[in-house]
Amino acid sequence: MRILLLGKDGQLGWQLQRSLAPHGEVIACGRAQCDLADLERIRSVVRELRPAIIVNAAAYTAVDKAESEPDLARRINAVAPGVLAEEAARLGALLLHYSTDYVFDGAKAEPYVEGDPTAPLSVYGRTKLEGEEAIRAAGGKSVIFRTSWVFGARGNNFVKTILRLAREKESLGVVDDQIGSPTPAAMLATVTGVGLAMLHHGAALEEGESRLYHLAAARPVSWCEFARTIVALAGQAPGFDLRLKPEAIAAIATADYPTPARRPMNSRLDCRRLEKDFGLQMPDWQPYLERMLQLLALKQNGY
Ligand SMILES: NC(=O)C1=CN([C@@H]2O[C@H](COP(=O)(O)OP(=O)(O)OC[C@H]3O[C@@H](n4cnc5c(N)ncnc54)[C@H](OP(=O)(O)O)[C@@H]3O)[C@@H](O)[C@H]2O)C=CC1
Ligand SMILES: Cc1cn([C@H]2C[C@H](O)[C@@H](COP(=O)(O)OP(=O)(O)O[C@H]3O[C@@H](C)C(=O)[C@@H](O)[C@H]3O)O2)c(=O)[nH]c1=O
Ligand SMILES: [Mg+2]
Repeated sequence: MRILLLGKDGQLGWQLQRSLAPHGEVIACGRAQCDLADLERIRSVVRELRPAIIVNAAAYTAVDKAESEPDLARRINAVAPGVLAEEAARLGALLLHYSTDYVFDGAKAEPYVEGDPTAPLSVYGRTKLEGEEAIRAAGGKSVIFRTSWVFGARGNNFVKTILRLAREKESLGVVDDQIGSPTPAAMLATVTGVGLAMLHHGAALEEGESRLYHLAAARPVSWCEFARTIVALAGQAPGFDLRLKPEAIAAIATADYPTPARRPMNSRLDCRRLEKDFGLQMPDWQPYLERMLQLLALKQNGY
């Protein structure tokens, strides 16, 4: 079975290269092999390779920058996934795609379920939502996983930002009123692999069926709690040389940390649909964070 992976060099794409391998012949493309801004290129890559499965891990993920580059963000996050979905439908291939908690406005008091109304606050969130809609409109078989707050050793993310700031500064303010689940890229990739096996065997999709699943780690926290955990764990590990102590991270309000893009206050995703269909239980993110820090420490020490 041939699997076309797009976005191979991102946080998730990197992990998918590993987790998809047991499921077939993986052809992994980065920007150099397939620029998603080039719609004709997307069509020709898919038509040439004729994959049974397309996994799209590429996206425009710079949330604040997207506010000043809406056309590019839309092309990558909305138009390109639509083209991929059209090509997948032509081939009868299954498309796996990822979306975000930022499709919601965060006003709900409870975790979001898949059927909840969307209302993105940012260009990034809006274009990701348009991507979901374009995929459904193409009429082929697809699975969209909405996830949140992705981190991993490979690529850029909040953990890396906090570690950098913790080396440079003695105090830091981090928002304490936005809550969500940090989600390890490795866990997302593993669940994708399990999902692929499930869909291929027991729970196959009907012709033209599109499924939506919320997929995030267990135990939501605020960005501030997340930052304090990162600094506490890295502070105990050898080799990080942090100036910042976890107690010196101040809990601040969103209003006191102005950014170009608005973000949801509640990013919690209810993952029960996925847990039931795939027979899984979402794990805590912290052991993955510990493993990531071990890996970074080894790298820093030259291993
Ligand atoms: N990061 C997060 O916190 C979250 C991510 N998601 C979603 O999960 C998915 C994976 O995200 P993640 O791995 O974190 O993202 P990353 O930003 O780590 O990776 C995205 C990848 O897409 C590539 N890309 C960007 N533009 C293009 C283009 N024009 N053509 C080809 N490739 C391109 C990037 O390439 P390059 O390195 O060259 O720019 C990069 O390798 C995305 O759909 C994202 O929206 C959902 C929730 C949270
Ligand atoms: C670095 C920093 C951030 N913050 C705040 C800003 C913001 O509200 C929050 C998170 O910051 P970031 O900009 O790193 O996170 P952000 O880029 O918004 O992360 C999002 O990325 C996209 C791709 C997604 O899909 C989302 O699920 C989510 O992971 O922390 C502070 O309060 N203090 C700080 O020192
Ligand atoms: Mg960011």
